[in-house]
Amino acid sequence: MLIGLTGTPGTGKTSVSKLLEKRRQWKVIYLNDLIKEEHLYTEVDEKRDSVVADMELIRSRLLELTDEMERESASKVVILESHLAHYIADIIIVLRAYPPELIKRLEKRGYSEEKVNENAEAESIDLILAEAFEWCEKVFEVNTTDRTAEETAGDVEKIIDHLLSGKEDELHEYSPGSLDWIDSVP
Ligand SMILES: Nc1ncnc2c1ncn2[C@@H]1O[C@H](COP(=O)(O)OP(=O)(O)O)[C@@H](O)[C@H]1O
Repeated sequence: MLIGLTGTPGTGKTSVSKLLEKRRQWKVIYLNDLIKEEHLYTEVDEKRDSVVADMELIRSRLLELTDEMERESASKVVILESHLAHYIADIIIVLRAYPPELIKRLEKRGYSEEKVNENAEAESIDLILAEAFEWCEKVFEVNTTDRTAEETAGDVEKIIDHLLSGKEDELHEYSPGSLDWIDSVP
């Protein structure tokens, strides 16, 4: 089962994925790293210090990779970790963080003021959640605000375990759309 873990940078996708790899030996594809390692991009955007992902190339590469990993993985769970994951996976978990808290996390990471504000603004207007609704069949939302990475990993683990055991209808607490942070960024 391929499950996407998406969210604005700084919401905790990497931290949670690493914890779940350790805790449950679930396979994780760190898509942003894969894109750079295997040149799955069309051009480099020097100004924004990023690359322009080639989604067609990524989709075909992931088909091979996820088949391989699902065969190898006893649990059959493969987590696709990236802020692009919702363009690929049909089942998506969107991590959220209250923008003022997200700003603190991104400042700690050394992001420029422009990049911090850009991401905080995207988070305040639910940008990734809206894209997830457009692209994905099943969308779950996890609020990471005022929680530890361990607690958030527990939330993600609970969602995946419920999906594996067919108890998706018991996941009301992760139904998307309850957060309204539109006024949280000046
Ligand atoms: N509830 C939480 N869930 C996940 N990360 C959290 C949480 N609270 C604080 N953090 C911190 O926020 C940062 C998230 O960074 P990272 O995992 O790289 O996010 P992303 O991969 O989404 O960019 C980490 O330093 C992590 O320790």
